Amino acid sequence: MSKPEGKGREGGRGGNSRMDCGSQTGSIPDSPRSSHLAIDIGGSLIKLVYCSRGSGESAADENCCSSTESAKISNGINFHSLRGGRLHFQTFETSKVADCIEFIRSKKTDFGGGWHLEGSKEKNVIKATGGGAYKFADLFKEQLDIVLDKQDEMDCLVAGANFLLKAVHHEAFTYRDGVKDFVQINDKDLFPYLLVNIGSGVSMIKVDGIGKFERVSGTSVGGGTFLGLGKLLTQCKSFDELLELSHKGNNRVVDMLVGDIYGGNDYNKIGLASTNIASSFGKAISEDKELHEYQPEDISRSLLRMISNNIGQISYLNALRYGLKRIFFGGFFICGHAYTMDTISVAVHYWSKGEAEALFLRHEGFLGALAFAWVLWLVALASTPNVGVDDEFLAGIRGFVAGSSWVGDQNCKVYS
Ligand SMILES: Nc1ncnc2c1ncn2[C@@H]1O[C@H](COP(=O)(O)OP(=O)(O)OP(=O)(O)O)[C@@H](O)[C@H]1O
Ligand SMILES: CC(C)(CO)[C@@H](O)C(=O)NCCC(=O)O
Repeated sequence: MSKPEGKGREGGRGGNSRMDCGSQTGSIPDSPRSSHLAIDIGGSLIKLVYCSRGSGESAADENCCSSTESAKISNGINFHSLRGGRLHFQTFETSKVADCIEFIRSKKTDFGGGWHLEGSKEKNVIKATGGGAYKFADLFKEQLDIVLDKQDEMDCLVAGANFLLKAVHHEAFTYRDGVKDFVQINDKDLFPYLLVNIGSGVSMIKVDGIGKFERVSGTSVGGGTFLGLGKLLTQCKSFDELLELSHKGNNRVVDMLVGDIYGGNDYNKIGLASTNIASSFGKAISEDKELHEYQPEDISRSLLRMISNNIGQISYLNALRYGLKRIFFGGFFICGHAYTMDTISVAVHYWSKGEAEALFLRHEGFLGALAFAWVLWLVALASTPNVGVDDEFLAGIRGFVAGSSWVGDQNCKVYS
């Protein structure tokens, strides 16, 4: 496996800081006028991506994107110059679908009209992906009179990843020891790659080209496991609380190390240092300590490490199995969290003996919803002709545009 090319370094945030995900979860902000909306309803989170008619340049007063994140997006694909159009990101917990419905209702009211699928007579249709597009179809119809136009989840994940990797400057980065290194992928040399989406569960997808992919593996031990098991074991109430707790923890209090088994020694013959984890949570089998003496912060840290490490290992094995030189990690489980990314990176590095590197995506959690943003990128292309693109990709975008949904005054619309 080769090292990624064209790196640019950004001062990383050390320790356990959580980088800006560029979104808000839960709270319902004031809504700018929305003109294009797409939704990804997963097992844990609902992701909304929408385009609005921004009036000013600053996004700080807008919902969803922080000013920094919005500026970064605009650096990449000039969304701010899209004839006043602006791309927004918003998340809700899936268990609070009612909040999401309220948010969409507020936008619908803004327009006093509704949504319609371009090229069809059908009214009030929005593109939707994820399992919730099926689960909540009736609810959306009853509450909002909206028909969810269901799109396959894997199709959308891949389309979103391709869109980001082809169109957005500095989308992918490596992360080691608190340092984030941006990797500019050569547009002509993107495929094939392994896409690992860490949501509630984990999907591993071999991507061979635009619209060409195969889901080669997956694991049910993912973000939902971290949150669910974490809640059970620590009494934490939320993902943020659990992550915060993990910052203070020490996994070695809970994990059984090689040194614990080998009397403090390395097991050199098979390349294991005394500090390597021999068995995650293995210390808890000992009767030297009462179970209630194990601290929630150590449990949270150990759980996060176990799950991240396991995903990194399985991902690398799949990359090896299919001879893929790049592994991109997405999904909201990562959430720009330093320890999570470090653990995944170390796992990929360790199991590949330094041959492979984990790559992360800046818009990690929005791959599915961003599949629908291709059309916005088409607009960007009009104003930024130097963005790398090939004919096949453009053809894909045009195909997508033909079936895109729009709302409002068509501010973002660029085709007739
Ligand atoms: N605020 C949050 N609330 C709940 N989970 C969060 C939050 N932030 C990050 N997460 C993590 O992100 C995971 C969900 O990620 P994501 O939204 O990518 O998946 P999903 O689409 O809900 O799941 P799936 O694709 O498996 O249906 C959660 O399981 C949790 O580990
Ligand atoms: C079921 C999905 C695809 C829903 O997003 C996801 O949660 C997942 O990939 N779970 C892992 C399932 C498995 O491959 O064992």
